[in-house]
Amino acid sequence: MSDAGNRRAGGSRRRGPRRPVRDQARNAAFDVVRAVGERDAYANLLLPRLLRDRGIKGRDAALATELAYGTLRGLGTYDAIIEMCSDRAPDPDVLDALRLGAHQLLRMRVPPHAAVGTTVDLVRLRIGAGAAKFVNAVLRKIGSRTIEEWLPIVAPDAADDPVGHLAVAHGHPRWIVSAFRDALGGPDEMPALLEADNARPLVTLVARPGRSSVAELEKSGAAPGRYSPYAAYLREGDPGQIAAVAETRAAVQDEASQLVALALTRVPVEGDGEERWLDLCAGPGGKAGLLDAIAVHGDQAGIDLGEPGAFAGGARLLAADLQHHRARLVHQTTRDAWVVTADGTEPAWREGAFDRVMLDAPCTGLGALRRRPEARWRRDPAGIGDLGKLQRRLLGTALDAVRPGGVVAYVTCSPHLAETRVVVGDVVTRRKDAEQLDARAFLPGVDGLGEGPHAQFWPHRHGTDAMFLALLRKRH
Ligand SMILES: C[S@@+](CC[C@H](N)C(=O)[O-])C[C@H]1O[C@@H](n2cnc3c(N)ncnc32)[C@H](O)[C@@H]1O
Repeated sequence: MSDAGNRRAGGSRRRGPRRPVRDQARNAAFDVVRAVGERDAYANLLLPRLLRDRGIKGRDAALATELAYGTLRGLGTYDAIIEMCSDRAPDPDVLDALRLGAHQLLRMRVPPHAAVGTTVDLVRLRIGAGAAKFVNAVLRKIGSRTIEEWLPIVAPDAADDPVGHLAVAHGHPRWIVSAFRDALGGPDEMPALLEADNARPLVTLVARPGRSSVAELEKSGAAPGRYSPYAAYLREGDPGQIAAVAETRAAVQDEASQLVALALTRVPVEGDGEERWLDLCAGPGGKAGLLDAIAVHGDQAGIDLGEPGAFAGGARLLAADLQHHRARLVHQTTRDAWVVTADGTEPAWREGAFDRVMLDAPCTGLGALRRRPEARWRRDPAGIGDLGKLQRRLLGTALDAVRPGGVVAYVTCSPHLAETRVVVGDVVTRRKDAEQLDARAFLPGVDGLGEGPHAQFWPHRHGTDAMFLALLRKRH
């Protein structure tokens, strides 16, 4: 007899405890959060694989993604609330389940009974009955208040400790909040910046000139970008399914990343156009892919728009990276560039051999935290000193590589002053053969880049990564 038939037959069966339900999406999210904590896994690499292997699709896949990424972003805030609601420190697996439950209760529209019930079921199945009881009690306390009610309780007072307040309220480590505030020059825009840093970025494509066009990408459902003439926004769908992307005529690339490469090509440089370009730290090849296309085919949008300095084509790019596997990725994404595995601090090329040099320096990546939900908790301020030394050395060899009259772009995907203005300032002061240009002049139509001469992009102002650009001309 079916369960329903059994119930209709008079309920002679004794009612036992409800059997826990295995929820695919929540189990997948739990596994991802656990793997990040246990073995430093990358959520954005692990989750898609796990969804594919387990056949999780559609709404379940979207739920698993929001659960895993949202929980990882908000760890700092959730841990402070969990600590306040627990009488003991939970084991790591129990803590991860509590974080998942807290995210559903406080930041998703999951009804409280479902958020608590599904998390308790998950813990009962995956950890044990004792832990499930504990999780049930803690989650009920967490769910007794909204996030707006919790924040004044767990976060330091904004007047006494503004940085600590922002860190807890917006789920960022304190040192990163401090670094962002220093780079922004004040506190006013901090909530907007941190909110933007917590949002999933739009997928932005680049149509590599001479190889694809924004019009072609529009036919695949993308909309033209706001700033870069080669950008298109893809609101839904898998970019890998777009023919131009699969054929490396187009690619996924943040708009600021496109613009800093484009700016380097737009600085007027004397000569007959038969230029040599160098991308000193090219892997995995985002900027090299665009530079390679402009070098060969020209800045077609710039020429059409009559932009002064729009490059007409006829250059050749050498793309280098220290790591062989990253150089191979550059090779796969470029068509006409020479690609080498080389240490940029020990140049294998003549001094003054190039007209333009892109130095997209190794950095903390603080400007791209929205792309990797757990990244903010992994970064360590202790590494900035060593990175700074490497950045200065590489900027020195970039300046050596460019001929007098030529130009170097110094780029970081970080707004941290110790990696941006301080590095450039030190090198320009030490070297009498370099002068800084106003980078903003080569980013027409983009406001809010700061007071110059460098340009700083921001997620909340431009919808891009927080990328930094300085342009240096080698003196004659
Ligand atoms: C920020 S990434 C470059 C991103 C790349 N330009 C793009 O747009 O896809 C920095 C790169 O510098 C490389 N790198 C680190 N030290 C280097 C060195 N001494 N010489 C050359 N490349 C180096 C790293 O392997 C890494 O691929």
